[in-house]
Parts: sequence; C-alpha cells; structure tokens
Amino acid sequence: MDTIEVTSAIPQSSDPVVLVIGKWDGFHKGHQQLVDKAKQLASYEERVSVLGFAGHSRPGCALSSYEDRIHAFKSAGADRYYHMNSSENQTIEEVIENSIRSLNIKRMIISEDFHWDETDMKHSEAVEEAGRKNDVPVTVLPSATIHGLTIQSSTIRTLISKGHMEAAQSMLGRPFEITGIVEKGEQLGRQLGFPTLNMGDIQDYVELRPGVYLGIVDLSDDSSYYTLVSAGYRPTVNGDSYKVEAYLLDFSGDLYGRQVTLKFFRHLRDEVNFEGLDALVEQMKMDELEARKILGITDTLEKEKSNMG
Ligand SMILES: Cc1cc2nc3c(=O)[nH]c(=O)nc-3n(C[C@H](O)[C@H](O)[C@H](O)COP(=O)(O)O)c2cc1C
Ligand SMILES: Nc1ncnc2c1ncn2[C@@H]1O[C@H](COP(=O)(O)OP(=O)(O)O)[C@@H](O)[C@H]1O
Repeated sequence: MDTIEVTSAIPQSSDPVVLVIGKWDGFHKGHQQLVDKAKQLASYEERVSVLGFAGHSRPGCALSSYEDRIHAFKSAGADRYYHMNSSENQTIEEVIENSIRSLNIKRMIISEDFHWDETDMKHSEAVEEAGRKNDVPVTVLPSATIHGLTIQSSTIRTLISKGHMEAAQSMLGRPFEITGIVEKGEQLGRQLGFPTLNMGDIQDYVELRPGVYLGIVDLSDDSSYYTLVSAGYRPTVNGDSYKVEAYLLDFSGDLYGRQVTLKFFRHLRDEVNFEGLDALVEQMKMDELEARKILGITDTLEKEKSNMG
C-alpha cells in the first residue's frame, strides 16, 4: 500500500480510484465496512484509495496513532492512503472539489454519520452534493451498530476512559491497543518483585480509566505475553503524571528501548492509594492470582517444569 502525505494539494493522478473518505480514528468496525464496500464496488482496474485527515482529534485523545492507521488500512486491503496534513481550515466541500480535480475518482464512499467538524451537520450530504455536481456517484453507508448503538470513535473513546474494555473491543472488532517504546522509570518495580515496563511515546492515545487491566503484550520479536497493566497516576508512590506500565507474567529479560504493543482485555479494578508499599505488593499478588485464574494459567509453569524434570 502507498501512503501519500498531502501538505497542500493532492498530487494529480489518472489512476481510476474508488475513494473512501473518513476520519478513521481507531479503525473500528464501521471503518472496516467502508473499506470492504469499496473493495466490493471497485472494478478490476480501479484502486481503493483512502482519504484521511490529520489534526481532527484533540491531542491525547486518539484511539490510534498515524502508524496504527497505516497498518489498519494495509490489513484491510486498501491500495493507497492520502493523509491530508493541513485541512483544518478548509470546508469539506473544498476538500472534495480539490480531490475530484486531482484524482480520477470513479466513486466516493462515506458513512452517513461522517462529521467534518464539531457541528451536528450531516457532512455526508455535502459529499453527495459535490458528487452530483461533478457526476461522481457517491455511496453513503448507514452507520454500523451494535446492540442498537452507533459505532463511533467518540463512543469508543468514552468507553475506554470509563474502563469498559469489552464494549470497546466489540466496537473496534479487536482489543484496544497502544504501541510505544519501553522507557526507564524509577526502577522500583523490580524491588517490589513486580518489574513493570513503562510505555513511552504514548501521549497521543486516549487515557484509560485509572486502574489495573488484564491484557497481552506483543514484543517486537513476535512473541507475546499475558500481562497485568497499571494505567494511572500511582498515588501510592506519589506519582505525578499518567503512566501505563505492564508486568508481564512468566517473563524475564531486558526490554528497554524495544517497541511493544499492549492490548487491553479487561479492567480488573480501580487504582488505589495504599498506605504503604507492603499493602500495594499484597494487592499486586492478589491481582496476579486473579489474572492467572481468568487466563487458566494458574499451574501451567509448574506442569511444564515437572514435565521437563
Ligand atoms: C498489577 C499492578 C497493580 C498496581 N496497582 C497500583 C495501585 O493500585 N495504586 C498505585 O498507586 N500504583 C499501582 N501500581 C503501580 C506501582 O505503583 C508501580 O508499578 C511501582 O511504583 C513501580 O514503578 P516503576 O515501574 O516506575 O519502578 C500497580 C502496578 C501493577 C503492576
Ligand atoms: N516480567 C517483566 N515485566 C516487565 N518488565 C520486565 C519483566 N522482567 C524484566 N523486565 C525488565 O525490567 C524493566 C522494568 O523494571 P522496573 O524495576 O519496573 O524498572 P522501570 O521503573 O525502569 O520500568 C522492564 O523495562 C524490562 O526491561
């Protein structure tokens, strides 16, 4: 898949394309349906191109990074991604007119609940109108729903900020995940018997409800480990900022500087301000027991050891 960074005008291209338009934060099930529809409607010679925009979600509130998006489009089978870097001061009408001038668009696809800005306007109608004026057919897909609820990035952000990870997962079609680089912390974790990798470079992602989560960590060498995650402010150790840390079960090794992806399955409990480190450690041990019970790995290691012996 090609990625084209658009700083001013979209570069001219005569390739026939089906253009899918969206904001794409999180690439949830509704987004997947849009790209699937484009693939279904594109004829053999037409390419599926995705148009997306930077700067439309508030910093620190995103479900996905730029790299996550590219990865999602690639997996979904898109041929090209146009990433518009400076569209904030344009109207959706201008964006569409410019795209039609630069590209050989055979069809446009958009969700009925596409919102260009914070207003309640149905901007899919503006895209339909631009299509009519320029003889480009427009397919407007009804919003995807679950349990009667519209699947929207803003709803998923709210679910995550309240710790409803299973509901978020049902809308995303996969667990919520963040990718970052392991950075150094105060190195207290190992003294407590619970080393925790600290996720760096995650400032763009939405903050989770402060608490302890069950998840999985994918390491950059393709191995994965179940993990307990602490996301929050660590009041017990007078933490001063939001941090995401992961204690990998049954793992030892040096992960500093490595890129890792953390997938969140379930919120286990809220963050507590313990009176001291002993109480924190006691609770961490209980968290680990609970995690092992949920995962069914209470005695896996013991069994493996006895098999080897
Ligand atoms: C399973 C688990 C549960 C945790 N629960 C809490 C908590 O309830 N309250 C809190 O202040 N910190 C909690 N933490 C964060 C610890 O305070 C933090 O991991 C510890 O200070 C070590 O930090 P370091 O990795 O920077 O050395 C938890 C961490 C883990 C791994
Ligand atoms: N089971 C494990 N889970 C997480 N990190 C581990 C584990 N075993 C070893 N480590 C290593 O230890 C580091 C975390 O130890 P910790 O004492 O909490 O230091 P820091 O405060 O710098 O994160 C991780 O970054 C990783 O390199």
